[in-house]
Amino acid sequence: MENVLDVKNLGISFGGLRAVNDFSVSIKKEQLYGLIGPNGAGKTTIFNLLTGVYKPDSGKIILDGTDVTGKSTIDINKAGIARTFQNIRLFSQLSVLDNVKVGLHNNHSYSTVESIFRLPRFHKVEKEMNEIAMELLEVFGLKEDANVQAQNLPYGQQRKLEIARALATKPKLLLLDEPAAGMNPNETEELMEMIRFVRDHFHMTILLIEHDMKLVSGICEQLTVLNFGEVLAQGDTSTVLNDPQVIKAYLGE
Ligand SMILES: Nc1ncnc2c1ncn2[C@@H]1O[C@H](COP(=O)(O)OP(=O)(O)OP(=O)(O)O)[C@@H](O)[C@H]1O
Repeated sequence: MENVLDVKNLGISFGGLRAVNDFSVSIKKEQLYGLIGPNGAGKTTIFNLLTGVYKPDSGKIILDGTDVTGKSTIDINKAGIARTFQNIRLFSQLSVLDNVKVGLHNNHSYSTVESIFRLPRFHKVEKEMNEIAMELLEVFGLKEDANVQAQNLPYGQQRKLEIARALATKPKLLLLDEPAAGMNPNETEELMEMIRFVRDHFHMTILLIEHDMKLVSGICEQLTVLNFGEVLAQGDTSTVLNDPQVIKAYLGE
């Protein structure tokens, strides 16, 4: 099966610190892939490199056969990478529905003139966007909350909304940065089911950063362990988690 993501020898330094060095990974279509490692290992920096927030000083990022290395965040999102953040970033004052519609604007457009004069195309596109957004909210159990301000949703629901908004951009690859952060065990359990569902229902390829080992071992098929910006181990989740080097360096045993 073809790879959705091929990263080759990626690297970046901040001043004297080599935050990511010689990082390579290949992720197949519809794979659930985990990126783990101690605090400061470089995980979020890799997400920032993949999404164009940082430009790598070495290496290549190939998305579905297209080289996106060095492209802007907007172009990379358009090319098909969407993400969620470690600290939830929603438009807190906007409704749940409008948060998803912000994501949809990537694929649906009308001109400023069409919007100012409320021309027929504006109404058509708005109607389509409402329908698609409501469908996504239904999938995530958020339909009843469509008109609630995002900031008034419970924490677990806000995390779901962030994922729904990312999916609205119709990505080829979804990056989740510590999706279980701040969740209780029940919420984490529900999240695991939801991530599996997103993969199956949307045929999505997912790369996630996570510290919760129950989630990692429960849903990730492949893993990369980072340590001091470098790959310590890579492969099947069970093989990697039983690797003595990983146990020593990361799991602290
Ligand atoms: N913009 C930046 N400027 C300088 N140093 C940075 C920058 N971004 C990240 N770093 C450094 O790069 C290293 C890797 O940080 P990163 O946030 O990627 O780690 P992480 O594995 O995501 O950690 P955590 O699990 O705590 O989120 C750290 O030493 C961090 O201080």
